[in-house]
Amino acid sequence: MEVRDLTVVFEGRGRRVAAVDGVSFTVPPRQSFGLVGESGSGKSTILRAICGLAPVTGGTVRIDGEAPPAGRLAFARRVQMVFQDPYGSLHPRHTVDRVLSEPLQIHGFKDRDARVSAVLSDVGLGPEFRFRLPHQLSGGQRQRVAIARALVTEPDILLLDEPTSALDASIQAEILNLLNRLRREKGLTFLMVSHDLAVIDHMCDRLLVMQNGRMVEELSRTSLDSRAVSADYTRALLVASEGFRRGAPAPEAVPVSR
Ligand SMILES: Nc1ncnc2c1ncn2[C@@H]1O[C@H](COP(=O)(O)OP(=O)(O)OP(=O)(O)O)[C@@H](O)[C@H]1O
Repeated sequence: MEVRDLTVVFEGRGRRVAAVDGVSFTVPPRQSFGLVGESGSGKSTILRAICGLAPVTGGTVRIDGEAPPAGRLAFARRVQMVFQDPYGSLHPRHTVDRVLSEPLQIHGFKDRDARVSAVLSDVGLGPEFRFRLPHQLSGGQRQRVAIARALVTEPDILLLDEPTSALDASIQAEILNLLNRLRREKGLTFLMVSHDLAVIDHMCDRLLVMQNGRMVEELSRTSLDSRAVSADYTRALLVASEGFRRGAPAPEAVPVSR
């Protein structure tokens, strides 16, 4: 996935917000790339622009060298998104079976029954979950269903928008480990948003630090672990990211520059 000079501007009611301002990065196949930064830095808007939920005001998004096609159905099968809130992202009156069968129907898959069983098993849910409604599931189980919904059409790329931040800490680790296992087993490419450097460190090979819609710096996980960062803002994020305990001693706190 290649994102070049991506700009997203929201306009309305006399306001103009440059939510994303000239952002570029490349994610090679089967790698995991993180977008990190404080609230409002434009992370979610990048994911939304890639899958057509936010307007691309400038720049390009290319997958395997091609721009997303106008019809988007084939693109939508290959690039799936998992949202932050497993409570809001599932229809309250749709069973798990319906949630997982509908994308298969839309994309013309034939052996729907077998695919629904297989994907439930992939995300660690037994057949007893198949005809439950969302309110009959825990938060972690709901997020497993949301991940199954993203996987059921066999995409190559998952766009993960804070997939564990609405969950309890113990469940967060379970879901992150599940995602890592699925990426390995299915050869998936991840683009993952988090405000938490510890999560990005656990999940991603490389990361882009964002502030106010702009790129601050791109780093490898190794540079992050050894605190080989060049921007003051990244150092401030390291200090602010509680639970980030790996690597060298925490760098000196610096104010977040704006
Ligand atoms: N549909 C929209 N209309 C107008 N402004 C928007 C819209 N979506 C996002 N914004 C603005 O764009 C900026 C970036 O928002 P975005 O949600 O991408 O940030 P974020 O880094 O993902 O934050 P968070 O971690 O809180 O989700 C914010 O100033 C936000 O208010």
